[in-house]
Amino acid sequence: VSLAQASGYVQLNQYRLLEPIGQGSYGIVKLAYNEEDDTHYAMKILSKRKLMRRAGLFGRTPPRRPGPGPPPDPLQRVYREIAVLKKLDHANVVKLVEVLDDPAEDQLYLVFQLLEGGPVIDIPTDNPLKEDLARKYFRDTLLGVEYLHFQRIAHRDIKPANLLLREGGVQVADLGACGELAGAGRVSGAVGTPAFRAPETFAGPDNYDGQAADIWSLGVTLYAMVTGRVPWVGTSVVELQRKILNDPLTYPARYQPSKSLRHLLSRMLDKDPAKRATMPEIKDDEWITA
Ligand SMILES: COc1ccc(C(=O)/C=C\Nc2cc(OC)c(C(=O)O)cc2Cl)cc1
Repeated sequence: VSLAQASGYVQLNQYRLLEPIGQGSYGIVKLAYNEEDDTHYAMKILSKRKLMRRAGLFGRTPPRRPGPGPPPDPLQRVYREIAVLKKLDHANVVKLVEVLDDPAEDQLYLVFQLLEGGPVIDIPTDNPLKEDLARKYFRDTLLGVEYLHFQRIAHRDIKPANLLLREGGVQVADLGACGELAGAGRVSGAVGTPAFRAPETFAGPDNYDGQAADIWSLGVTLYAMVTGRVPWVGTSVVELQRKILNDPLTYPARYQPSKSLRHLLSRMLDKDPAKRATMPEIKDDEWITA
């Protein structure tokens, strides 16, 4: 890795790092130009030290809770994410191209195929998607998530920011929070973005059905696509949690979805995971097949 060149850009092997295009709790994603194939990529940059700090002081991992669940050490989780990503191959799941991991460096670089269209929608917005476009994007998303579930993986952080557009199609990104669906599809741990998390992930028992929780997040994501906002908001995670657990689903007067879409959303956002719509039911739904 050569340090910043005279003109101030960073060159990483054959990749020239350009402007940032994504930012999150995970770190930063920069546009990268590969001189060898004259192609742009998305370079996700992670700091091992920062990941270890999130594991507690200097990599002291938090005491392991009993039961199935991801290794607590976020650094191990990144390596697990990489191992998972390498075995995945689906039109609606992001493609990991290569990993640049110099043991002597703090930075870890994940090179992805560039999804030039960016996120399907940036919320909150007063300019949400029309139902026909939301249907197209949501169908792609369902295929990607169904593929992950078939591979015994729960995504656990489904939200619009992780649904990226490439040539008009959607690819599901960010398996940083994913969990292997151990026996009976159970996963544990409070991961994901609060506004998109299912009630049962807050209320315990500690392990819950990872697929049902993904269906809930898909419901919140579809709601966000057509209304431009999330169903429940809070000034604190505790208040948000309480609303998700107790408050009924309501719609902004201005963006009242169609009757068939409201029916689908109520089935995906059923607070009882046992009653919630399953992937096969959603794929057969009237609004989805319209
Ligand atoms: C035109 O505007 C834009 C074009 C592309 C982007 C973009 O790509 C953003 C994030 N990208 C990613 C994030 C990921 O995790 C958080 C992962 C992963 O870990 O799977 C992979 C990718 Cl690619 C943004 C704006």
